[in-house]
Amino acid sequence: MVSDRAAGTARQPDDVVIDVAHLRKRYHDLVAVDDVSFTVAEGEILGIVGPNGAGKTTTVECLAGLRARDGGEIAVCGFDPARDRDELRLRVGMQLQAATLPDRLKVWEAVDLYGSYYGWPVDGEALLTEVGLHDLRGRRFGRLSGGEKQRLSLALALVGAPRVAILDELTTGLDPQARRDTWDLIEHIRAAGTTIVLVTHYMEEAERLCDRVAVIDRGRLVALDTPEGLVKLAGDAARMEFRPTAPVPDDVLAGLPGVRAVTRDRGRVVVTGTGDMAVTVIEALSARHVRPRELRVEHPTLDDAFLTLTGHPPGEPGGPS
Ligand SMILES: Nc1ncnc2c1ncn2[C@@H]1O[C@H](COP(=O)(O)OP(=O)(O)OP(=O)(O)O)[C@@H](O)[C@H]1O
Repeated sequence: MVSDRAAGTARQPDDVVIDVAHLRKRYHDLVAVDDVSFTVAEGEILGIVGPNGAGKTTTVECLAGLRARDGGEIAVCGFDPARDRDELRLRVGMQLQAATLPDRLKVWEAVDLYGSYYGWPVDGEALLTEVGLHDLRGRRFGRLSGGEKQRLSLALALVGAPRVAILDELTTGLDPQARRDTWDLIEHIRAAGTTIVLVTHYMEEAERLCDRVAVIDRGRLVALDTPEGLVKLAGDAARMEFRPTAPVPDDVLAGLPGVRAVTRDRGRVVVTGTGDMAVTVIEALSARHVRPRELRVEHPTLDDAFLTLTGHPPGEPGGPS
């Protein structure tokens, strides 16, 4: 679709809010983003994942008009971020990875100040309640915790009632409960109609929140699919492990549909295979009056897909070549 547009031949469907075609960005000799193309539909949450230094932040900064690109086309709400900065600013809220404000600025003052940049800001008090900062409205920025600063940066991204919110590592450094609270908030923002681009290092977050996930590695888009679609790329092998309550010959299990291999590991039986093989194995054991103790069944996850696609486990550095 994007390449058609780049060639100037096709009309975009009305629900495409972000259209990136062949984006390229260099920092001197380093190609940080190399021929990246994707679209984001109205109301969608698109995740961007990739190893450290892969080009994720550079990509979203180009979308938000914070960085000039060296090549390719970008349209956000029909505007070119490099040319139509004022139009972009009114429609796109960007939460920055390491937002800093003057230490003495109070929470409500920051929201008020940012709101004053827009013609139709949202109600600041309601926004502070939504992000869970209302009780801290009089606290100075310098006295906020890391998580509170993140929530304030989210409020500032949303104060202009943007059509598109770009969130760059919003939940990095938060404790698990604060992260889950932030996920609820992001779902709430999307339910209100905002299109979201979410850069994250957490595969669980991408799996839970995103309609589609773009995997960027060394500046290039290596995959773009639903979380389920990406997981399939990692293969469909499931693995189960258990301690049988009575001996079971390997060939009883090896002959079952979907089972690929049966091995032993310190008294435990390890079965790998596809599809519903776990159910089949449990039924076969039950027919022999054997129970699988300490049963564990594992399916491929987005972490496995990330590893397959980039060669790194999530959270490890990659970077441009
Ligand atoms: N202003 C800059 N000048 C020079 N090089 C830069 C600049 N900003 C980023 N880079 C380099 O460009 C590459 C891509 O950086 P970018 O921040 O876009 O990656 P990222 O995927 O967001 O990484 P991370 O997950 O660590 O935030 C990295 O090698 C980085 O060192």
